[in-house]
Amino acid sequence: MPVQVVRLDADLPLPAYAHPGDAGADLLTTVDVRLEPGERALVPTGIALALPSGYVALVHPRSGLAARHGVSIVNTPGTVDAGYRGEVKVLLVNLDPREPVELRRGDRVAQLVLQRVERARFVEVEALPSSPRGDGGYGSTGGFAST
Ligand SMILES: O=c1ccn([C@H]2C[C@H](O)[C@@H](COP(=O)(O)OP(=O)(O)OP(=O)(O)O)O2)c(=O)[nH]1
Ligand SMILES: [Mg+2]
Repeated sequence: MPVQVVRLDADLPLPAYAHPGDAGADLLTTVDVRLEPGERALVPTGIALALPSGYVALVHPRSGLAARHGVSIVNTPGTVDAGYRGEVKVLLVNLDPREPVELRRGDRVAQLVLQRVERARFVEVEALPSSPRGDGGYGSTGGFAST
């Protein structure tokens, strides 16, 4: 599916899928970032999109950064609305309790997953139809073996 993209930073490449079949296209940071343990930063990616109506782009963390450095995204997954025309940004956080992390301009810091979305027409009712789960949640089916 074609998606119109403007490069706000002409020296950096467009988002790209690393392999055929990948769901996520990698997003780059346009700036150097140093995150102390527990610190967060809103990082620019140098792109703006015009998603087709009926789609959303979700900003997901990269598992490699998470596993190696404890870097995740505060609002994961970030929601890029179809009507948003501003720069896509990533709210990175360093969850490592001890080590700072340094990311360089051009590093792949997140991945963008496009999905089709439905919009609800919310219909108010007095009572909901029953279901096998009912209002059970938050561990109602049990937890780990020890709990
Ligand atoms: O990780 C993200 C999340 C959001 N956005 C942009 C696109 C999105 O369409 C807009 C608003 O995001 P969201 O709705 O999550 O934020 P909000 O706090 O509800 O702000 P608003 O009142 O502008 O909707 O910010 C990003 O670039 N990256
Ligand atoms: Mg919003």
